[in-house]
Amino acid sequence: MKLRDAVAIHDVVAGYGRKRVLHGISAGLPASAVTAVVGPNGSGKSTLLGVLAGVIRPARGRIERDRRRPGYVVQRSAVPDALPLTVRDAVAMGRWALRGPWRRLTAADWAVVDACMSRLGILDLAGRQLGALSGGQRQRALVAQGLAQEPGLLLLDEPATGLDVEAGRLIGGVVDEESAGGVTVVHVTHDLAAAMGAGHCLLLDGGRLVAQGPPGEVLTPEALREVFGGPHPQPVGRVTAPPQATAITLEPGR
Ligand SMILES: Nc1ncnc2c1ncn2[C@@H]1O[C@H](COP(=O)(O)OP(=O)(O)OP(=O)(O)O)[C@@H](O)[C@H]1O
Repeated sequence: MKLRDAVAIHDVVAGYGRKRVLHGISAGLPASAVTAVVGPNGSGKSTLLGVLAGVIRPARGRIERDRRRPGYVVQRSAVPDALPLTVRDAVAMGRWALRGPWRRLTAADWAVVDACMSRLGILDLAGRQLGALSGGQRQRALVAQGLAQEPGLLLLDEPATGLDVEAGRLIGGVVDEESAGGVTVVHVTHDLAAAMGAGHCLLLDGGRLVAQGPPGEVLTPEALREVFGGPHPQPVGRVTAPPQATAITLEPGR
């Protein structure tokens, strides 16, 4: 592992049962930076995140990282509607992950929970049932849960997909604050502008790593054409891009 990498992925082959999805991925994730993981639907981004989180065991290869449990924010569609939890309880689960399920949370833990809800703008929803929230509100609660764990490695699976512009900005700001505070963040996204604003980028296609490096070098028009096909990814909606970024997003359905 290079000194500057917080995580090294060594020749990882992984999938579901007999189905292989990742076919020998090797990559490094720089410490205290945001790595954007980009690729078409079904290219294996969520599977790679699951391997990094330790919930999918590779059939071959290994992940080199510290032993602390990463914060893992799944896509909101992966959370059952009927889960009988308030928003505050859901966010507090991030503290249980840190403390262990049988320890009582302290006043300091609850202060972290409230601070995380406040950062995501959901303090006023604290007593509501998670399943009764809108998709965007629920997504914010899941991100707050990941933050409450105060992880060294934060894994986010499309945290801003389907959010309005303001909520998307809020989550983008939180991601940047976390990495500025020393957290290594891995961010699966279909938003090319967000990916261009990351410090590092992995481009996947068909379960293989096509390229890795600075986003400006990885997400070239040629590479995007090659991976996504068609003439060029089409602009969808309005996005605010960093000055050097290409102001385009990919349609989630592509
Ligand atoms: N639980 C599962 N069981 C079996 N196959 C799965 C499972 N989850 C994903 N797959 C398959 O693995 C492949 C990669 O899926 P994955 O979700 O990792 O892709 P992705 O790049 O994150 O896609 P998307 O952009 O649509 O979220 C797909 O063919 C998918 O159908």
